[in-house]
Amino acid sequence: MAIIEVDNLVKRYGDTTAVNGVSFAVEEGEIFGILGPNGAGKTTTVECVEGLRSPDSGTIRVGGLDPRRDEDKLRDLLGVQLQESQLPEKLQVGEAMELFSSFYREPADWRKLIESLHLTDKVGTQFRRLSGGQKQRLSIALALIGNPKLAVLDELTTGLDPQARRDAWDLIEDIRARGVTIVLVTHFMEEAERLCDRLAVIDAGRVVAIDSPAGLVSAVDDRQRIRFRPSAPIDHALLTALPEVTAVERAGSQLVVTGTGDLLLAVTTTLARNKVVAADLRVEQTSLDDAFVALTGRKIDN
Ligand SMILES: Nc1ncnc2c1ncn2[C@@H]1O[C@H](COP(=O)(O)OP(=O)(O)OP(=O)(O)O)[C@@H](O)[C@H]1O
Repeated sequence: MAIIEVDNLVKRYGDTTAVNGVSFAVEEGEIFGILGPNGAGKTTTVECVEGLRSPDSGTIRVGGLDPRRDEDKLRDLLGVQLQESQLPEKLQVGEAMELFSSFYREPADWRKLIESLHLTDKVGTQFRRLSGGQKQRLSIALALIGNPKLAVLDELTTGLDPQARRDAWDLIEDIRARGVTIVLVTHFMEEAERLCDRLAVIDAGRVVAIDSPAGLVSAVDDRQRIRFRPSAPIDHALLTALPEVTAVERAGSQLVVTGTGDLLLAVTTTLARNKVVAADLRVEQTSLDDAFVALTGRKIDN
């Protein structure tokens, strides 16, 4: 069942059309990614879903509610991660948790939440003294304090070092395991590929594709590339004659063979028959990066 339904959403700021007819549905229990370059309209879209902005046109339903009209009820359903600048510098972790608990009718046990986010020893620490990763974990704790069914996490891992980013990914998987549906706004391919069940690729205010990461990749291109150093010269025609092979190119001492299907088996069998050994052999699959370039015509700039 869809917990979020966005239909033909349009949002303008003056002359800028930030969101230009976006539609998607998020199913209960999934991690749904919104992936796109800077300025694509991701934040504006989720701010409309959160009821923080009024759409110019289109409809949004979150758990059957209209986010602008049913703001109070929405608060019980939806956990929103705060931006860093929204917390007072001198507020302590424990104080922030108390304060945010008071906003909800049935808050979660914040001490348990803090413990599961490895922040128990920071309860008496002021916000300004936390590391980047700790600040992010606190903002997640605050998003979960109302026991939401749905959490929106916007650019959660931007600015984190690689280890802290990986920790945040584990955390997101834990949250999902508790049954919380997650909308994850990101411009990191690796993050989208690793975490999201499905994702909407947004570019210039429009959805250009919605699918699983693997589905996006295979819809764009099911080609594979094999790279290796042949132990002896091989007639390229032997390889191009194979139905699996679409191209053979030389790159220095290496051969790069492109093709589809059981490419690896076909190529290695032919090489073996001709007594050629393939050294340093690597199979390169199309990545989500490649799919993104094919969909939007450019690379995402991280
Ligand atoms: N409050 C605002 N007033 C005017 N223009 C805005 C405002 N917020 C966003 N925009 C513009 O709307 C477009 C979409 O911005 P938005 O922040 O939704 O994109 P985004 O995909 O979230 O980008 P980023 O990854 O950089 O946060 C951009 O051109 C941006 O400059």
